[in-house]
Amino acid sequence: SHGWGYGASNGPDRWAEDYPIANGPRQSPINIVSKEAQYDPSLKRLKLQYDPSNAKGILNNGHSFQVDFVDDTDSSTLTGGPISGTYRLKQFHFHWGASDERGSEHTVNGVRFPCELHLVHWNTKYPSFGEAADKPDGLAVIGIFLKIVAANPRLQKVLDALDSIKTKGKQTTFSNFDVKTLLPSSLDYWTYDGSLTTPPLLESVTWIVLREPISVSPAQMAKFRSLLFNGEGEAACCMVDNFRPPQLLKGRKNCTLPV
Ligand SMILES: NS(=O)(=O)c1ccc(S(=O)(=O)NCc2cccs2)s1
Ligand SMILES: [Zn+2]
Repeated sequence: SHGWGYGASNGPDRWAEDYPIANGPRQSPINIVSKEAQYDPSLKRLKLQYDPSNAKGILNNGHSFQVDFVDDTDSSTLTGGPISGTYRLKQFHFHWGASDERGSEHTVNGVRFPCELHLVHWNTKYPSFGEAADKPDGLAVIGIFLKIVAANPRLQKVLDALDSIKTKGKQTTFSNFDVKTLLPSSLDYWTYDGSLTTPPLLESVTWIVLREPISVSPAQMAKFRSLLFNGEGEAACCMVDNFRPPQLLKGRKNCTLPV
């Protein structure tokens, strides 16, 4: 297993060997200290519009699973909030723990959640996702915490698809999914300039972390943990603890609350 991962030999503490930016000035995730978050009246409210027909497929990429979207038009977009211009939804994915007391990447006042959802968008001022991915204003990721409360019926369609993508590289079609149904009732957020939380760790992400979690049940968390990091026919390795721990702020403004 020469590639990066989350194990003892290839995990977050060793990523800097191949990706020196891991020790850069705007790395993610971070711990959000709510009382230190500054109030920024210039921030607007988030405007999210998602077209269910843009959902394309679901893939086990060996680090997480992602739901990919058709992004050749402005039909699933993020505008407003801390960003200017229009960002298109490219994919969403999750990070989770081996048990309920860990799994999220961002933490709030040191509190870890069992899971965190990332909605990945790219700035349409660039011609493509690939062109946007390494620009300082190239990407915007919405982070949503999952909290163990009750079963979340909105997650079920995603979780039911996991049986067909158990191992690395497996993918299947995934159509007609309304991302809006995964959003909490409040779109209040914290925001800061950061990076991808996995290699290549590019410092191109405007992070928008929602304050209100969505719910998940222990049984639903077990579904996430039924995935495998390995490919078919390889030694089974449960896909769990696929999260990077919080990184140093390095002088960044702590998150700024919305209007
Ligand atoms: N956890 S996170 O939301 O910060 C993401 C990590 C990786 C993401 S990606 O799907 O955009 N691929 C990243 C790229 C690969 C090659 C060029 S960029 S998003
Ligand atoms: Zn992520």
